[in-house]
Amino acid sequence: MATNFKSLLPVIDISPLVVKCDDANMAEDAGVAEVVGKLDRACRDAGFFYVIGHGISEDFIRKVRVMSHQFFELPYEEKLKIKITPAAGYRGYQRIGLNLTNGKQDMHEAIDCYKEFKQGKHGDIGKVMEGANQWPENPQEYKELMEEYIKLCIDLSRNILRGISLALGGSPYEFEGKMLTDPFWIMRILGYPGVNQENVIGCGAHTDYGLLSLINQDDDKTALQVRDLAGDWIPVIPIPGSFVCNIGDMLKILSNGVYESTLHRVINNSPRYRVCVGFFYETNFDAAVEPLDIFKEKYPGKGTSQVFKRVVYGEHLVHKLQTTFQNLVEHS
Ligand SMILES: N=C(N)NCCCC[C@H](N)C(=O)O
Ligand SMILES: O=C(O)CCC(=O)C(=O)O
Ligand SMILES: [Fe+2]
Repeated sequence: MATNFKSLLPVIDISPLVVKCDDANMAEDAGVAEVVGKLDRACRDAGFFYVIGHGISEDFIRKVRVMSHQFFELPYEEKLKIKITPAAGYRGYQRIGLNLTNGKQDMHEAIDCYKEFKQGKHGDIGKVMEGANQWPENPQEYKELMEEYIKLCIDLSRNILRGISLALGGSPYEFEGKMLTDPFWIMRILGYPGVNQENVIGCGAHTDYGLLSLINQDDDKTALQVRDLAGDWIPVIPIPGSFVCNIGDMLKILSNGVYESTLHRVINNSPRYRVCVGFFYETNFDAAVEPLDIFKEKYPGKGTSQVFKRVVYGEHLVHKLQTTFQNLVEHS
């Protein structure tokens, strides 16, 4: 469980890691070593941190949110043209309240996207996720922009994970070449209406499912909250140009529980509409995830207090989807 990290989450300038990301000897660089130390602290204490110096331009990150605002401003009927359905592999637009977290309706609307894959590729488990991402005609160029964004997020996630692999005491590549030969990804384009009441839950308390999440949030309202050990909810105040980065369930397991997938939730108490684009970097869909031997040896203590069953990532995801979209399944 996350320790008490109090008020502000760590801010990590990862530029040395970005510069050296393709150098197998990156760990020998003093700048990289410093970043790795900070990643280790942040992943143990909070499971959440801000990333700056990541190399993606602030203008581009902002444009992704601006265009997403434009989509959500369209009339409801227009948005419904790309409606989410089980037949579309749970891809597309979902109205406010469709998404359930802990059995309760969330006050957000969203476009959900997943990495596309060929029919049959992931057998019976993957069947329900087969389908093509649905993009609106408006705003024009949105699809193109977001596909470019996905590419940049994939590269950035891989590079941060190299740093995290070092931070856990391994080589930069403990995850690559095994469960990351064909990494899955998720993108959620989220819109939270402005409210005039206090404490309307935009997204209920949850952990993320995969390895690493990159959150691109509006920088003029604070809504994301992270739970600390004491049970207090810590607001994640936006830092323009940064990503908020957090650990998912699969990385918690792989690290033998050394790193935490921390509970978080969203409450938009602002009267203004909030947009957030979440990118989730995951293992291979079929990966059977369990603590890596190297980390079990390095951190045996953790393993005895927490025993991790092997989890197939795709099964974990599909199970989450089916509880999240219970209404969709029942009414289809
Ligand atoms: N892909 C990710 N991480 N999505 C997180 C969504 C969390 C809310 C969802 N209704 C749930 O209950 O899990
Ligand atoms: O809106 C946010 O800031 C975070 C959303 C989130 O936690 C998620 O989609 O998993
Ligand atoms: Fe989340």
